[in-house]
Amino acid sequence: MLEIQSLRKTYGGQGRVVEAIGDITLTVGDGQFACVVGPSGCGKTTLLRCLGGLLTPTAGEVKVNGQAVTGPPDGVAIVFQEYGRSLFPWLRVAENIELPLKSKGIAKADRRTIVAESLEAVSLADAGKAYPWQLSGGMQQRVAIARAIAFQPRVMLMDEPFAAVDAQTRADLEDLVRTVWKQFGMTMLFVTHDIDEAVYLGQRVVVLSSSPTHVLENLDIDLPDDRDQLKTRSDARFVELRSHIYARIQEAKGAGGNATVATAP
Ligand SMILES: Nc1ncnc2c1ncn2[C@@H]1O[C@H](COP(=O)(O)OP(=O)(O)OP(=O)(O)O)[C@@H](O)[C@H]1O
Repeated sequence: MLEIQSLRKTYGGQGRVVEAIGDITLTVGDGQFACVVGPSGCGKTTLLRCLGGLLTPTAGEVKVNGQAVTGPPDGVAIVFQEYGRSLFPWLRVAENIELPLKSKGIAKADRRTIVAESLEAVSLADAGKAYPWQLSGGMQQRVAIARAIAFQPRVMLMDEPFAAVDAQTRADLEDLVRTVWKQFGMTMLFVTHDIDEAVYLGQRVVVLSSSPTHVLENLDIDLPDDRDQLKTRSDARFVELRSHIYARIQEAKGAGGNATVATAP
């Protein structure tokens, strides 16, 4: 479960103060799949980094599974957009996945089993011995997802994870994420700039305003649970939801100010 209460985040330094998040209050229930969209620069990544304990809020509180976040919380895995930088190129795929398990103190035999199961879950059972750079971009992102699954997180945070892959691979990875979410029952927060992707994936879509950022809308995605790239995307309700969100974001952009709230002389 994710609980965000009156979160504010301001970046400062070098004469420029940026109010990245004005005031966000939001809850994502246990096992829910929520997507976050909003105008560029509205603070989506900042929000996710505050949840992941990688940034300290300026004000407000963030809780993961009932615990206030003061550093990287237990049971949380993060998948970033830059798969190329998140995998260690000198380690084989299986070793990349195994590394965080070692630091968790899991015994060698168990580590082997978990690595094999996670690779299986992302349809890369044969790739364990390869180096990341021998794989395509989409495969590398699947390895990053396998590493996150292996950690057996209760919460998965994903920051535009498919922004750098081609459209066909992206569709496959979207379906993979829905499959692993269902299989492992984790709470999912997925940040994307792609409205269609958000509606396709989520049970809810949280629309953020432009700066000073707050929640503009927390929309229930009342589409059938079984999503299908062709059927779901051509469903009249899908089209209605995406148009609605698009209009809200356009509105937000129109009303939006500048994120910079103060500039020192
Ligand atoms: N380390 C930083 N120092 C100063 N300002 C920052 C820093 N990181 C982000 N910002 C600013 O905070 C605001 C929000 O940035 P953030 O990356 O969270 O937005 P975003 O919604 O994820 O953007 P995008 O959709 O373009 O990926 C932007 O104005 C950005 O320039």
